[in-house]
Amino acid sequence: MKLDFTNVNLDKIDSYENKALDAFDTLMNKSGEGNDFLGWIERPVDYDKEEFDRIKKAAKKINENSDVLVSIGIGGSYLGIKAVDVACDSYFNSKRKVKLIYAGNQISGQYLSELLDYLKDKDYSLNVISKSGTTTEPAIAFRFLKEALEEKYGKEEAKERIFATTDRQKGALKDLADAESYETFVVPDDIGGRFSVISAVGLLPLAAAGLDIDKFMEGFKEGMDEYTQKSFDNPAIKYAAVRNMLAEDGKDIEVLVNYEAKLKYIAEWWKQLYAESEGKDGKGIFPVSVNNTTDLHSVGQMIQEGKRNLFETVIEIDNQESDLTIKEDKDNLDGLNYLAGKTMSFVNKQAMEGTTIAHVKGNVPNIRIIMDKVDEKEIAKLFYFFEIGVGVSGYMLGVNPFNQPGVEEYKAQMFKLLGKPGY
Ligand SMILES: O=P(O)(O)OC[C@H]1O[C@](O)(CO)[C@@H](O)[C@@H]1O
Repeated sequence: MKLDFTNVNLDKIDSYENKALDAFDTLMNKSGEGNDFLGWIERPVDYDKEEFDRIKKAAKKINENSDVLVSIGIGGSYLGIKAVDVACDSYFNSKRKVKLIYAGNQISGQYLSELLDYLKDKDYSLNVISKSGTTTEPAIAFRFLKEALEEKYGKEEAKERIFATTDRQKGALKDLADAESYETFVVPDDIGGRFSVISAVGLLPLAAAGLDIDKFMEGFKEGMDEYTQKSFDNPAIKYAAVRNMLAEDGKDIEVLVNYEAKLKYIAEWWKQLYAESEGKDGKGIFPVSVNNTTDLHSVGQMIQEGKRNLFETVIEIDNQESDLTIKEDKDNLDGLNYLAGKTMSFVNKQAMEGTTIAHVKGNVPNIRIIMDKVDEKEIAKLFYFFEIGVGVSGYMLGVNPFNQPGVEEYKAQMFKLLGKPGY
């Protein structure tokens, strides 16, 4: 993976070097706020191998008895899974035996009732994922799905089809799982939700869907080898420094851009990572995302000519799994013969280059992240890059990047309205 900058004025970047390297030290020496949530740093080499094997066995069992695995969770207990799932699947011709379907990531009664209907004639299992075990959205979804599963298979077989990923020892979900003797997997104490895709949170559903979790772990390991080097040439540190420099210059919205639709949920994962890590104490760069070229025909206007308070980070993919070459047409009524012999990925690349030139003309600084290809390994590496990046960036900003106290406020107000005891 490479990092590139266009129209980022790097004249002042040297003055951010020491601050970035100090923030990196704070992260790696575990001397900053939130240092009890840094288990993800060494996780690529320091993980429970026995649990890893158990994950593979559970995935095999799900493959033997299910066509669908309903992955129930929200935030960090949802987005990383969905990101890798979508990015690594075929758009139309999925070869997977087990389809991942998500629930508990919102509170739509229509969604859940339609899902319950859909599942009636499917063989399925449930993976309920909640670090706290008390999050309302997955708890409600699980209550309905558990009941439906028990009705379909009987209480005893249902127990064999429910997998709970939660805290090692406490919380409502842990208590329920113990009471019902579900197989449980652990969200480690020292890994926050938005960093947890490397744990059983991500590994079990991804393995069940047939993704290669060994390759996924290898990618994290490669990320660890590369992005934990103390050097201003370390792209993760450089990225953190450039973002902070741009933010201090009034560019406090970062737009993550992709040109491949299957990366959409990578951006959703990234948004949680950066928003929950940095958005506090009245600070932070607001993370948004666009999927191009689709969104060039909607918010492209705003990026080109709206308020000049944003910068872009573009994910470029060098190699595609499949492609098409545009053919000569004898009538050429659509006027596209000038593209004959060109591949669609070439056209897409020119769209990306042209957009960069246009946006740079419009004074939108442009960071480019160049990935070789999209697979389990490369995505894990990208995740690790962004995780180190956010740790360094958050400490540079002067916040604790590893808590999310603000999320409680909506919950408290909602509980009050719902009449939850104690609110
Ligand atoms: O896994 P849990 O505890 O249900 O939490 C889900 C998500 O909710 C939050 O705590 C707040 O949104 C996130 O940090 C977390 O990823």
